[in-house]
Amino acid sequence: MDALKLLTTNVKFKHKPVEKEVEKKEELRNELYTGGKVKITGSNPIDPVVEFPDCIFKENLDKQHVDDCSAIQRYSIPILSMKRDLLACAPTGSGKTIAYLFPILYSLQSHVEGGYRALIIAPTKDLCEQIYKQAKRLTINSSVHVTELNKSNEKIQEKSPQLREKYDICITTPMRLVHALRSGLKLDKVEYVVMDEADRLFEEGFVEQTDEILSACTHPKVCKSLFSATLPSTVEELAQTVARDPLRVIVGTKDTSKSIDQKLLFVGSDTSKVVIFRQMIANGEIKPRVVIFVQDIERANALYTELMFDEIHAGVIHGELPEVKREEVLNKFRHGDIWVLIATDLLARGIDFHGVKMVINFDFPQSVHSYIHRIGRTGRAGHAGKAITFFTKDDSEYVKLVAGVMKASGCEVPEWILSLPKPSKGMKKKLKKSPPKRKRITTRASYDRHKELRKKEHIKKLKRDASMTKQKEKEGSPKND
Ligand SMILES: Nc1ncnc2c1ncn2[C@@H]1O[C@H](COP(=O)(O)OP(=O)(O)OP(=O)(O)O)[C@@H](O)[C@H]1O
Repeated sequence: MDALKLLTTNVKFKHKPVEKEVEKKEELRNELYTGGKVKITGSNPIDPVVEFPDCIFKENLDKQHVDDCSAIQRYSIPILSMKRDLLACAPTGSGKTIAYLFPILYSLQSHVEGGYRALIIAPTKDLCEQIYKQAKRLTINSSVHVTELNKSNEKIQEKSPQLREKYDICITTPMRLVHALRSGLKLDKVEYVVMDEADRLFEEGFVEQTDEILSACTHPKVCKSLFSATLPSTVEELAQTVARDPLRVIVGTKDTSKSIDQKLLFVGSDTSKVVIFRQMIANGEIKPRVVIFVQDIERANALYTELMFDEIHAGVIHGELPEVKREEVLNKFRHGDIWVLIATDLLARGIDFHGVKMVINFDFPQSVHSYIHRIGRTGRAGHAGKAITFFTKDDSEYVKLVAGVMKASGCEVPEWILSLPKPSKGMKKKLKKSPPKRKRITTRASYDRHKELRKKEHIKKLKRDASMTKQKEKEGSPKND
């Protein structure tokens, strides 16, 4: 039987008994809407709402079949509507996008000419695009106008600054916004600033830009909010310095993923990974759609080349693909034309796909937070998901990091892994900075690879010789005047 058939029929996938599945579904639904436990701290905390308040934006949510408020939405709606600063940490897939979009729209109500009144910053273009689409769906039949500031419309808005007056909400990346600021954009009318994937925005590489943006938001009553599934204490400390008397809302237990069945799999060495993955397909253990994370672009392309001919409808996405191509791949995955999507960490944060059954960490993640965001591409909006993390001998000193998240999320972890030592702060820093060197992804023998390389070089040489001969003939031929 070929791999395609195996994936579709999924013959050996072990189903849990039906009652257990129903129970689990109910539990996940409850988790999404009640949050298990929600902790709110800060001065004069605000009571949560029980439902979305009536308005045009609620009608638009109804059309998307979003009827009940998720736990984070119950808190963020009154807090942001009352313009209190907010640090919000809630699990991946728990509806944080609507948690900030809805109260901002509810508060802005209708269009006012004069410049951006709300700013939403996210670390990647792909995520901005997704937030923009959600905002567009929410504002149907309302007069609030939303723009996604990107490479193509930035120039247009720069040439005709009056265009900016037409929009109430701007969604963009820090880099794009800083660029626009330096060419004259004013943010003095901004009443709301949302930092989505906030911990990323306060990391090296982004923090200076974030700072520049926040300094440009000079409205005396600007309300700042930070949202993420992970808020390390160092980031919280930094955030507290930019926020004004904020409320802090933590949904569930920090750094856990209750909706995801997580497993660690020892694979020996990097060279065994492809073979093991193929075995898992043959055993019916892989249920599409699947996202596979690798540590860099080269490995993403190499794995794609390996799986391309396996008839498993694989696709690849990373930062070197042009924007249009990335959009095309994401759409194909969303529409089911791609079943196995190979990705770098570019895709780890925020991207929302329906029906991703499994995440495979083909390469071990470089931090606990990267792990949480990666596996969070499955088990979203009250659905169950599965995550498998491959680890080799070289990763073993970091395995405890993932094991900790698994244990706190209620997953089974072998005793021997729990008894491993915790990596030191220095080791964690080192891993975050540079991933381990890995053996190249290929199942072809090195003899075959060398043979192919020699053949390619030979063809190149023949082509070069032919073009030189042609050139000489041209130079030698009499001029035609
Ligand atoms: N109240 C709700 N009820 C049901 N589904 C919802 C609700 N709110 C949002 N959703 C859906 O849940 C999915 C996940 O939402 P969203 O992308 O905002 O999650 P998130 O918390 O931002 O995740 P991440 O941390 O990965 O960015 C989306 O498809 C969204 O439409």
